[in-house]
Amino acid sequence: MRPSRAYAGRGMADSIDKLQMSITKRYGGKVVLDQFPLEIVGREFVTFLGPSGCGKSTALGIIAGLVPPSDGEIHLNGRRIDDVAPEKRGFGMVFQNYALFPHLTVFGNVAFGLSLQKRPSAEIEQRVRDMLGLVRLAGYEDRYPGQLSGGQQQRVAIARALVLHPRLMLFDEPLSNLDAKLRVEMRAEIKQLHAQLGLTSIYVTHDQAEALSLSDRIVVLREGVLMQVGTPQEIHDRPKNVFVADFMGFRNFLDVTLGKEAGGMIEAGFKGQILQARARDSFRPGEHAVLAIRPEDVRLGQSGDGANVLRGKVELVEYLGREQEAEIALDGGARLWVRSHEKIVLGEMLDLTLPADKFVLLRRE
Ligand SMILES: Nc1ncnc2c1ncn2[C@@H]1O[C@H](COP(=O)(O)OP(=O)(O)OP(=O)(O)O)[C@@H](O)[C@H]1O
Repeated sequence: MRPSRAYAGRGMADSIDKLQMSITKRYGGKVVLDQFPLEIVGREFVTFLGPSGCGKSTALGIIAGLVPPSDGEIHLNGRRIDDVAPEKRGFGMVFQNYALFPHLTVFGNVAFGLSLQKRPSAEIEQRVRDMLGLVRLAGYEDRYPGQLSGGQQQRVAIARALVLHPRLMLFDEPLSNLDAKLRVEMRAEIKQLHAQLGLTSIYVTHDQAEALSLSDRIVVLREGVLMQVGTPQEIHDRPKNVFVADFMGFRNFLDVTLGKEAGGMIEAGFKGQILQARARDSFRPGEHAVLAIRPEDVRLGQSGDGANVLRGKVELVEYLGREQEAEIALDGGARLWVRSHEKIVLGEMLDLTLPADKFVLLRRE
């Protein structure tokens, strides 16, 4: 891909080769990041994903140099940087609340860092205008932040960071204050800028759809502990534990006792029935485990050879537009969520098929 004009003369962004770290953060006696390990290579888009309070903003703040780590080190291209001042790290940062200077125009906000660097005014003029063109704000130079929508303010904040050719871009929930439609549009713009400018980006979010759509790799955190690192597809299809599965939209968790294994399949006893699931290494017969399955993977009716069929009564129907999601009270007492394009009627009895290859076999926690 050709470098954008906004980066003309410098080629692509001064991207990093590798960022490595292992950091611990304590507030008082409380550990909020526990030896959080991470390795990022140049041009990667990595997302920190997790619920509120899991430590993702703290991790980003430590990388930025805004929060001192309690223990551990950060290395950039083999050089230690956790003792380097934030402004000397050459990172760009975009925050949830935009953090623009209200008394400066759009031009003034984007030009601010270049002015501090005492770049020649003709260069500043050119770089700011090119960058505003890139974030689709050409013509807004003389407006003040208070005269812009939230989405436009966030574009200014992104331009302000990018104009300095950051080695690493850090995004802290940048779309959280925007409405749903704008979030989807802006996440596409961020992804495009990342690719177009050859950036290396770390992005913090609690929104799994955002993480899936943006990332090369997703880092899932829970209470300061790393739960799983993987590509969006790995995290979505093969969560490693109940926490990640739950966070990624698996809504059904069946407590089972594993039985015998044959031909790559393992038997799973559930409420007096035997289900079949794809076997996984390190699970043994007799072990208590969890079978997770997404509502959209549960099928209405009996299909195939009649295996893995559960029966129950529709207790609740949620209308989702094209589909419905229904909660089914199973004969054995458990509950199951199913999502379907077909009409589901409250109170009716249904057979549900749980395809063996859609189960994810997990340890009970
Ligand atoms: N300055 C501070 N002093 C004490 N505790 C703090 C401080 N900053 C953060 N914490 C605690 O550290 C933990 C992690 O906070 P952090 O803001 O990193 O989480 P987060 O995952 O980014 O959450 P959110 O999405 O709500 O911002 C939380 O329990 C929080 O209360």
